[in-house]
Amino acid sequence: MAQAQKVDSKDPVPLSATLKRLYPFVKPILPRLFCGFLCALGAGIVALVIPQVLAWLVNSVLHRDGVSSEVWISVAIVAALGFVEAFLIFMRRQFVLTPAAGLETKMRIRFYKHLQRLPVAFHERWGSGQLLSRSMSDLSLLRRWLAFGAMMLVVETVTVITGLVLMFTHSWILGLLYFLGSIPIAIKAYRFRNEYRAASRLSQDQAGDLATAVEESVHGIRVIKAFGRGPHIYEGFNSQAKSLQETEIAKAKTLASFLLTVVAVPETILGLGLIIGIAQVANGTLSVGALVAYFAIAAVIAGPVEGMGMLLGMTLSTKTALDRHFEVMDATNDIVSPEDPSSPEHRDGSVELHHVRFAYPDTAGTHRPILADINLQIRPGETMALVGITGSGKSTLLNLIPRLHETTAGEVLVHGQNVKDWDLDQLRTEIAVAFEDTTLFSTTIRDNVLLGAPASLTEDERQALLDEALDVAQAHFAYSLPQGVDTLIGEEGLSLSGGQRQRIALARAIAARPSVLVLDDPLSALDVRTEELVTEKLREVLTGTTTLIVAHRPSTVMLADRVALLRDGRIDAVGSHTHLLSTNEHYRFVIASLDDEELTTAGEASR
Ligand SMILES: Nc1ncnc2c1ncn2[C@@H]1O[C@H](COP(=O)(O)OP(=O)(O)OP(=O)(O)O)[C@@H](O)[C@H]1O
Repeated sequence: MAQAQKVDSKDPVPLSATLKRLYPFVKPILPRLFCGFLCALGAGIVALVIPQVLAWLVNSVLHRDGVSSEVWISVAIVAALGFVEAFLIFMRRQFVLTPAAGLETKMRIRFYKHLQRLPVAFHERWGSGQLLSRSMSDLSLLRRWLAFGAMMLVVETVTVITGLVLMFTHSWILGLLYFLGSIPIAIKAYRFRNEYRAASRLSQDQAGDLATAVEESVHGIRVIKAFGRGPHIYEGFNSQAKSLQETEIAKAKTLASFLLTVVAVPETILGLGLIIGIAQVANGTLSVGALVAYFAIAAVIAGPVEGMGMLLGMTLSTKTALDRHFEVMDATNDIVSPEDPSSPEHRDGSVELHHVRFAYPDTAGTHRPILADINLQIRPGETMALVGITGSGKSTLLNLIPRLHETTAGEVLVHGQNVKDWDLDQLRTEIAVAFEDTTLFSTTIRDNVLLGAPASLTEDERQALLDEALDVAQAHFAYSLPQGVDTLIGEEGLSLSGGQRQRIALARAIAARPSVLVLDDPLSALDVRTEELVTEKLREVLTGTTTLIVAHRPSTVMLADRVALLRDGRIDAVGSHTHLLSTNEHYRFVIASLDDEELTTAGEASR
């Protein structure tokens, strides 16, 4: 999982490289952004013209006791300019808001699609909060920067430069004085950039970790409450939240120190300018109007100068957000369809594993592979139980069949064809899986069960399939829920009991009408009577469907035609339950431990 770590102040990705990657997304909306930019620039220029009118008012009208009509005309011009400025600001928003929001949505959808494509191994490494914050807050920041930050940074830079030029036209000494003030600001800005970027990266990563913590504690609320671990979890959250707070404060301090320079230097220069300007007016080298205009310009550009500091901060945070976004987008998926996928010659329903080896990516090279050399043939239409001690790699082996993980070596064949040669979507349509930890979606029972149902079915066929799957899985309880099978089952199906969730997940696997069914201990949460009923029904539907079923209970083993015993990363023996019982000591040991587990579970349940 990606954890927030202190970041080197030297940026590994230059701003230009990040902007280059953003360019293809921005390109289609550039004309509208440009129009918005022109409006913003126009508003900035109009704001600068107002001091010119003031100078003219002081020099030409008030100075020579101008008639009141001229005063009124000047006032009308200032008011009209104010109106034009407001209108241009309004137009800027009109031009940029919609395309920026559109770009945010487009990038978010692309990000989501990419997450769906990334392999299970990626999701096992990354915290959900990190992905959540990258898809939500990071992209919102980008929208705000595009719609406001980026163009205002340019506009305010242009406004400040234009203001400086105008100052020079009124008095070159005062203009030069103001210009010299930009030197310490530039030096400070250089240092600020590195410090702020590092703090910004750390705070965005920490916010992602915090989101993961919230997600995990909400998800695991039952466990936390049951174990009375609320205060402990709270402590952990508290310390994470405090770390984020400290980073935010450090970030704000860095910005505040930069803004101090950005505000204090021009103000000091203005004080000096006042002394020099008054002296110039006294000796007649500067008009009163020019001095008024100088101060009015300084007042107008004081906002943009300060704003540039804030906008620089916003730009750096957005760059960090983009880097975080592209980090995920750069993650590659090596479990993909081949360029030229082939379909198997006969869909005979066989599943074979030849010399299959597998080690989890993070342990590869340093640990013994979980699966060392698996050889297994499951005949067409056969139900095979997979048995082994806990942690022996049964679930891992199942994941290799629909290519949720990739074999490190060896081959897995479905219908006689290597799974790597299949079109991935087609392969996963052929195979349905029910996992040990059932995952349901916060939608209706109907949608959950029919998740993998063939899309070509009519409404009546879908209903018939739903009824059949619920019947096989003994999930008739669904009909007596308030809205029957159209009842919303709450986030992750937590409004259902463990056994009910498991039956819905089993019904979902059955409704996918697969030719290969992979079941990871699908009956573990059922009581003995329900398991018996499900087993009976499963026997009927499993005829003709090749099934590999992980068994943790002797009753599940009874479902199978043959049993494969997994031991030390190899298939130790294959045969009927009775044959293995009489010939294999390790099998007797495993079955005895399964019996113990069952007795313990039954004992716990009856207590
Ligand atoms: N994502 C993973 N990354 C690294 N190691 C893993 C991962 N998932 C499982 N393992 C390890 O692989 C081994 C086999 O796990 P697996 O879940 O396949 O066993 P299992 O036989 O299904 O166990 P159980 O009967 O308890 O369900 C275990 O030692 C486990 O710690």
